[in-house]
Amino acid sequence: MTALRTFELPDSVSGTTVDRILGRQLVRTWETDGIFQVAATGEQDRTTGEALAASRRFFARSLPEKAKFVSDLTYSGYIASGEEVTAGEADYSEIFTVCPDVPLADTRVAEGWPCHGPVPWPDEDYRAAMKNYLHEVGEIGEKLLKLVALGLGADLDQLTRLTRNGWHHMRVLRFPARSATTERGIGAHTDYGLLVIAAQDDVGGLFIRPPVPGEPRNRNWLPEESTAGMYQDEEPWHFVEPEPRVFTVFPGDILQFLTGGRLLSTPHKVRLATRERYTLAYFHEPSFGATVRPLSSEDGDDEYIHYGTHFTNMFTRCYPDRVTTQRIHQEERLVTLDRLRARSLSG
Ligand SMILES: O=C(O)CCC(=O)C(=O)O
Ligand SMILES: [Fe+2]
Repeated sequence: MTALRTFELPDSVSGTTVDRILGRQLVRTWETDGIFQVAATGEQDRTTGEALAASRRFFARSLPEKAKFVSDLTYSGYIASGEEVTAGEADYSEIFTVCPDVPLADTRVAEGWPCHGPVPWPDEDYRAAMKNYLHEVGEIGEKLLKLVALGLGADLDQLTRLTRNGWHHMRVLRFPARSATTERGIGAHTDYGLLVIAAQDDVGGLFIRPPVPGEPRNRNWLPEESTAGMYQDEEPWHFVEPEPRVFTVFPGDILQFLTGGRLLSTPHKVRLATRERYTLAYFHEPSFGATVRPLSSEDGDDEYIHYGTHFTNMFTRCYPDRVTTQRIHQEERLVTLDRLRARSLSG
């Protein structure tokens, strides 16, 4: 792979021949490169700039001040550098996670659904900048899912019917400059959902692993097949050169599962640079209660992923000591999750 391919998205996707051709190109590019870029519109570029600026202002605050923005109901909020662990090793990214902002009065919060609660926003400006950004990338996500469905030979809405009320979330990241002791930003991993749509500043540090013919890949949704740390120090890794006015897009675990491994969840890792780095990693996801089955599944196949269970498993694994994880265990919220899953399977 040399330079990444960049695609322009149409204003709307309705299943025309042109849409189908574009969808096939997107799928083929993922099959060979594991990633492509989408050109940002003027509005998307402006919104990205505002979200990155709000992020810089927030991360510039003192550590004790930032550390207040944590919740024991939701994984939304602040994660200090060194707090997150990938494959047993600390990551040096500093993060503000934005999960769906579910008000306390919502029945799902009252019923103790794991991971549900209000985002502990640092302030109104930050909230507005992130909500605007989430709206823009959310629209890109929906268009891409329709195009990819067409590209895979499925119906236009076969993927987007999973994302009604999608559990979309985002990691707003800052990476410190590298030090004499470490270059580790984030260890090799895959992300959990359908699409990873990311924007980065001009510093650089992201590497992705393209598909390698014949190379075994784990199924990250299975407890015994974590992708964390896999192939960390083995080539090939492709440096994602920062480019202005683009989003980078690759598949997450759920798309690998849905396509029976035709599309692979793209492994990636971050190396610290000589300067600090700011990025926005957005995850376009099924709804929390969705039961996902392979596109080719036939009656009688019982393979499925309950997305809310997958999300909760991944976050409790990533943050074993966080107050959110402690509360899930103390209040036996996994039992509530079992009930939800059973209900979703019988319904
Ligand atoms: O900073 C980046 O470019 C990627 C971050 C990432 O992989 C993540 O937050 O999951
Ligand atoms: Fe990631």
